[in-house]
Amino acid sequence: MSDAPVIRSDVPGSFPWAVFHERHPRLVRQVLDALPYGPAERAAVERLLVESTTGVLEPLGEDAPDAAQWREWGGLVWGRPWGEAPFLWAESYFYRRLLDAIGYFRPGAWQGIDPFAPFKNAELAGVAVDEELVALSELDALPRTKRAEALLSSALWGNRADLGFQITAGPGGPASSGLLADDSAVLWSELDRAGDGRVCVVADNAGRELLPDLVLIDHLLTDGRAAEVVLYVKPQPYFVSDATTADVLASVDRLRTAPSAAAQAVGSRLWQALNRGTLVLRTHPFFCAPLPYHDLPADLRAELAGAALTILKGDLNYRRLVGDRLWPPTTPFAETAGHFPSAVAALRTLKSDVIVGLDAATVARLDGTGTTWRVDGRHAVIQVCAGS
Ligand SMILES: O=P(O)(O)OC[C@H]1O[C@](O)(CO)[C@@H](O)[C@@H]1O
Repeated sequence: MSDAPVIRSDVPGSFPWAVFHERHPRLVRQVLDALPYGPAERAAVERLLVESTTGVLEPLGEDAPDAAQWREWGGLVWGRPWGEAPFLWAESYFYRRLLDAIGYFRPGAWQGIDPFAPFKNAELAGVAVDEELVALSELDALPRTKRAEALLSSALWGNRADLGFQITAGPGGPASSGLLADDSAVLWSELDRAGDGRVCVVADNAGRELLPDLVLIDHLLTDGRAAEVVLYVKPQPYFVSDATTADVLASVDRLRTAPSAAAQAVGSRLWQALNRGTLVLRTHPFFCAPLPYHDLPADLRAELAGAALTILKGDLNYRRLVGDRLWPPTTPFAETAGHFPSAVAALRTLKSDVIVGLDAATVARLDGTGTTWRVDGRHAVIQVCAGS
């Protein structure tokens, strides 16, 4: 086990502290403004905000379907201040409790209603999406390698379009300033080496991230880089804009009805791929678990082990892959990701303190800028741990 410190949210002024004390209060206001929840839901959400900033961790009620599971996942944290739990654990539990507060799992009018749907829907309906989809037609003119690079790049930078991040960074976030690690050549050679195997994609955000992910998936299938793609989504609303099955369906529909023939063609091919089973949608409760991928349950581990390559999208998946710790940033990526059951590629823009696999000169340069480069979304990595 590593002795790199586990990140916690109890250091005032730190990024994780700001997530609980600045980002979550804004998020809660937006959720309560977006849907007409009644007094009981509103009061429960306000209580959660107080508990998660100044109180101690209370378990789920016994009537919750996953109460026993969470008790076990919590171990010794119950009754401790939220900030003393690992940041990854506490953030995940915050989203679970938010669903509890708004009645997502309770029989009643709000059961199954995604509290983040108004934000996701608005993003998907936006004109910016139309413009991005129109630009797809330009890709057909590019040579194969350039087209593949462009699709990978838009799936990568699509990760900036995360609604939770935008709550503090503003729409679109700051301008990007580049890749800090680029193993894309290894990614393509892993795919070519595997021939026509199965590629797993663990999705992150819906909307403007999922759309380029789906276009990349279409490319993998149509260009002979994968015989089958399994797209993993969250079983329930999570971290604001994380994609669920409903979000995939909305995105495929957005493509099929887009004002761009190229986008419509992608949408139709994806629909047919779903029909034929060359594109498979799957989920698992572990995708909303507060644990790192080191602790994958046996069934999901076995499923992923059959992949030629697994592509993990986004910041949270990165934290779960390498471990949510303050690693020395020059720690080799393979040292932290080698436990994964298949070859694995992380496509991630940096939105939290965790980072590995950088060279010392890059770290010194970034630290010398005096900016919040680890969390401001301006930088990205494509890191690959190849199969043996
Ligand atoms: O959508 P992504 O890329 O997983 O990012 C979500 C990130 O947002 C945060 O909740 C706050 O930045 C991080 O803790 C988390 O890793």
